[in-house]
Amino acid sequence: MSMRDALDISSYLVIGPENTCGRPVGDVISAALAAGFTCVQVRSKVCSARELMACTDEAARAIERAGASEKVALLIDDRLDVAFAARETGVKVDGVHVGQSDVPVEACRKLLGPDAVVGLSARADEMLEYVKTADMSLVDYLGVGPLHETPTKRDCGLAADGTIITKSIDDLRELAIASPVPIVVGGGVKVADIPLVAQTGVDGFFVVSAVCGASDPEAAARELVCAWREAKAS
Ligand SMILES: Cc1ncc(COP(=O)(O)OP(=O)(O)O)c(N)n1
Ligand SMILES: Cc1ncsc1CCOP(=O)(O)O
Ligand SMILES: [Mg+2]
Repeated sequence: MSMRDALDISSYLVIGPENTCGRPVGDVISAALAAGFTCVQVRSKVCSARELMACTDEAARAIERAGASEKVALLIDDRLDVAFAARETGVKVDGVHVGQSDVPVEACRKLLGPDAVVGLSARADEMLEYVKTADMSLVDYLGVGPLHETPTKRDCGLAADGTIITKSIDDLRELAIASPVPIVVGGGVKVADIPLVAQTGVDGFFVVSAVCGASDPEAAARELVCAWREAKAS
């Protein structure tokens, strides 16, 4: 089974060296995987291409050590070139996550192949219209947010008038019904948000700070995963 078929975005870690309070990216990923996280995205706005390749290698090794290389997808944010180059050096990269100003999904699919995972995000204020009208045939999931304004991505939900448009629980419910592909929700997500988010029908949550910024990343990750599982089981 390809990673695309096995994709589980229910508990999704987004991580870069600038988020981990000086701790190795691989250690924080290991902690998240031990707690049950199901997907990892390497995202850095400060790394060079070579640094991002090294970080991706570190992430892949952590996933391999956890025995999760066939279950947990490893994606790279924005950088199709880095995903391709990392693969060329033998690193198991499963795909990319791109936004509306990044390389188009068509190019990602063409370069990485039919088994690659391609995630996409769209402008917060246009998301509902987007899921109803855009061609999603090459996309594996949609990243939606922010649930709350977040310092990790200050432009997320930024409207033309400078205000931040956040997603309400009702917005998420509407998106989950309208979307032809799975939806993962992020942006300021904390454990207290999980029960309501899970009940909207979306497929998962993604976090940076709630795990990468925690004093005990494994305990924080476990709380998030347990809250998601409990909410889905109820
Ligand atoms: C899972 C997930 N969802 C959304 C995003 C945001 O992607 P993008 O809009 O390209 O913004 P940047 O992350 O590049 O700042 C994401 N990375 N992951
Ligand atoms: C990558 C991304 N895309 C939308 S919000 C966000 C960052 C979420 O980070 P945090 O969980 O720290 O609020
Ligand atoms: Mg991007």
